[in-house]
Order: sequence, then structure tokens, then C-alpha cells
Amino acid sequence: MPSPRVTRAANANSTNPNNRFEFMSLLTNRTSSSEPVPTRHRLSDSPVHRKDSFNSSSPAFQQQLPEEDCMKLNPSFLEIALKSLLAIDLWLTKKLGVCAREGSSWGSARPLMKLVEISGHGIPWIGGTIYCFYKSDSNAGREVILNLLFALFLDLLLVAIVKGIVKRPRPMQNRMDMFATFSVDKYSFPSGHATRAAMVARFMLKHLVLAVPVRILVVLWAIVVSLSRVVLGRHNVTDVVFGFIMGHMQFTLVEHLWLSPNALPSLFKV
Ligand SMILES: CC(C)=CCC/C(C)=C/CC/C(C)=C/COP(=O)(O)O
Repeated sequence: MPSPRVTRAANANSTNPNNRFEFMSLLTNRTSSSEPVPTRHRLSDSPVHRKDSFNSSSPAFQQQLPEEDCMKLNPSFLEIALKSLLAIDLWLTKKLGVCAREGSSWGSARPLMKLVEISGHGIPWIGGTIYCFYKSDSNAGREVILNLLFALFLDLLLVAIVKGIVKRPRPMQNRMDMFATFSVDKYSFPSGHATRAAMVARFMLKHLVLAVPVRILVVLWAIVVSLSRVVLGRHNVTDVVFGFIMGHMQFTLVEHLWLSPNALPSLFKV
């Protein structure tokens, strides 16, 4: 059975055999008697060469064309690049979501990945930081811990704002069985775990005195938490990459906004 496109082409050629169907709408005006009349005879009449406002993107030009003939022939480079990136993103996300379900190819590692997920969750980090604040007996220690707490709350706020603006849904393969989420956490972009992991890791490397093996572990932890978001099917790859970059930017912001003991003297020992 001929496709609608082939049938349309055949009909078009039967009324005007000299015109190629694909370009008919660019070369002809449709008159009231529906007789196509060639209108572009000279090079200077072509949409490319004419200097008046009647070019292919002008409303006047597009009004003359039936809707099905209006095809965007020159998408911008940026548009093509973004669409290609999105296609690669979706393809990679699907390929890497190997623990998205119990029945997935690495489904048996899902419980372990969920433990990694909890290690980057906001509740243990905020709870643990408050506990350390009250246990700390030096003002210098309290200052660092207070700023970590500030960073963690700032992270929650900024991620919620971006998620609320972008509203990108989570990948199809995600099961919404996450521990303690906010309403914006139904959205995917950016990954809050990735922002937190990147920010906390940089914070610890800068402000805590750690042995080299522990420093390496901190970096590995941040990478594994971020990767686990895609492996669990929670996020697209671009959500995590952007989240990781955003976490580094948040760290820089916290360094600029650093809270000193003078800002909250009542929290420090005299
Ligand atoms: C004390 C307090 C307000 C704690 C709130 C902690 C909380 C519920 C954080 C949400 C963490 C979360 C589920 C983030 C989503 O991470 P994604 O990587 O899935 O974006």
C-alpha cells in the first residue's frame, strides 16, 4: 500500500509534472483556481537573495504555505548540538541503569547501591553535622562545622530551586522508592546527591586535616555516590554531571559567604 507521502507526491506530479513535489511549495503560489503558478524566475527573487522582508522565516511567506509544507530546513547548530546531547544522554542513562530494578543486569547489587545512596542523603549529613557541632570543644572546630551545616542547607535550597524551575522528570526506569524525599525530588535535574557529594568532599579536603588514604577515600566516595544515581536509574547522566559541577560551585560560594564566630557569637564558647 503506498504511503500517504507517496500518494501525495503522485497527485502533485499529476497536476504539475514539471515540478518536483518536495520543492513545489517553495516555487509556486496557489491561486484561487488551485492552479500552481511558478513565481520565482530570477535569482534575485529567491528567498536567499531578496532583500525585502519576504524571506522564508517571515510570517507573510509562511502564511502562503500549507502547514504540512512548513518544515524547518535550517535548525541552528546549538539546536542540533542540544538534541544530539539529549539523545546521547538518554541512551547512556538507559545503558548504565544496571541496578534500576531487581531484575536488571546488576540487580543483585541494588541493595549495596542503596546504601551508597543513603551515605549521600541529606538527613545523615545534617544530623551528623549538628551532633559534631555540639560535641566539638574548640571554637575553631565549631566554626568549620557551622559552615558545613550552612553549606548543607544552602545545597538543599539551591537544588530545590533549580529542580522547581527545570522540572525535568526522572528517568522512566526509576522506581520512586527513595528514603525521605521532598516534593521537588520527583524532579531529576540536577542530582541533589551529586551536588552534596561534590560540595562536601571539597569542603572536607580543604578544612579537615586528613591522612592521604582518607583523602583518596573521600574523593572516591563522592564519585561513587554520583555514579550510583545513574546506576540506580534515579537520574540521567546530565543531571549528575551538572550536579557535580554545581556542587563545586556551591563550595566556592560557601567559601565566599564564610560565617565567622562574630556572626553567631552565642553558638561559640567564651
Ligand atoms: C533537616 C532537614 C530539613 C533535612 C531534609 C533532608 C532531605 C529530606 C533531603 C532530601 C535528600 C534527597 C532525597 C535528595 C534527592 O537527591 P537526588 O540525587 O535524587 O536528586
